[in-house]
Amino acid sequence: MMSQSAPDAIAVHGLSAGYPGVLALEQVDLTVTPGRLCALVGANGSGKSTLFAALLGLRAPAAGRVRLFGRSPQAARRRNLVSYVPQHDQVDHSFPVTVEQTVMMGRYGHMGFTRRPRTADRERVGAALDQVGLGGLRTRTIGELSGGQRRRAFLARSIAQEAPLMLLDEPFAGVDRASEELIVSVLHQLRDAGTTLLVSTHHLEGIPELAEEVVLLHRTVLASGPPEAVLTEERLARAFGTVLGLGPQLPGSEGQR
Ligand SMILES: Nc1ncnc2c1ncn2[C@@H]1O[C@H](COP(=O)(O)OP(=O)(O)OP(=O)(O)O)[C@@H](O)[C@H]1O
Repeated sequence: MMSQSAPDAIAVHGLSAGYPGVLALEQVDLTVTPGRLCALVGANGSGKSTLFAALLGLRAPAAGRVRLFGRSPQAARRRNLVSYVPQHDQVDHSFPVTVEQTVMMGRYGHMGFTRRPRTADRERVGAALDQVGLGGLRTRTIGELSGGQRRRAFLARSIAQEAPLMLLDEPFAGVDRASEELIVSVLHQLRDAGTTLLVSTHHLEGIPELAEEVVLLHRTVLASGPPEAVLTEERLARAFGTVLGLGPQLPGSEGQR
């Protein structure tokens, strides 16, 4: 925000957005500077997925403005500035597409209209699969993976896309501890290589280890900043609508819609 020459990776001002009869987001202000890993936290229905949709230009603002690297979401997507790992993948798991083919989809924006992979595309896909620990499963079909492996495959697809901003909706939902540790370490590697990441999560205990910044969402931004400043009992009580200790599971932590 300070510098004219280096725009924020994410700059959201006064954003309101929703659905007929539902104002899911109201007056949201959010900035993420390039190279940061920011966690997005909020109860079920607090507007996280709607915010991702607005950032991707898939849901038009009722009010306010969204800019990614100084550009509209549509322009940012056209220029491959942003990739997205959805909470629920839309792939038909009975369709016999392999892990490698799925990850190759992340390269489509680099290939031109023929969509014919070149050596560089194959190398990027192989490296992304190795990075998420799926190098040995590249010829399996997506339907033959476990839920946690499948989430890693979709992370690899996003890595292969090589966009400077990655949005991840609940990457830890339904994954075991080992997969979570692997995903955290991959996200740190991406951040250390200069990628900006916005990661929604219900796993509050993991946030200090995951991210240097956290945004607490409850239709609007309740607080943002370093985890230890944001994740106070009082603020969490406001965000989650209850008084809670930081137990292993929190109300609304099942990741269901
Ligand atoms: N397609 C839709 N039509 C109408 N209302 C919707 C739609 N999608 C979401 N909503 C409503 O918008 C609000 C925000 O939902 P959203 O999915 O953005 O929350 P979320 O924080 O992602 O929740 P979760 O943690 O459960 O994924 C909720 O009140 C929800 O019921």
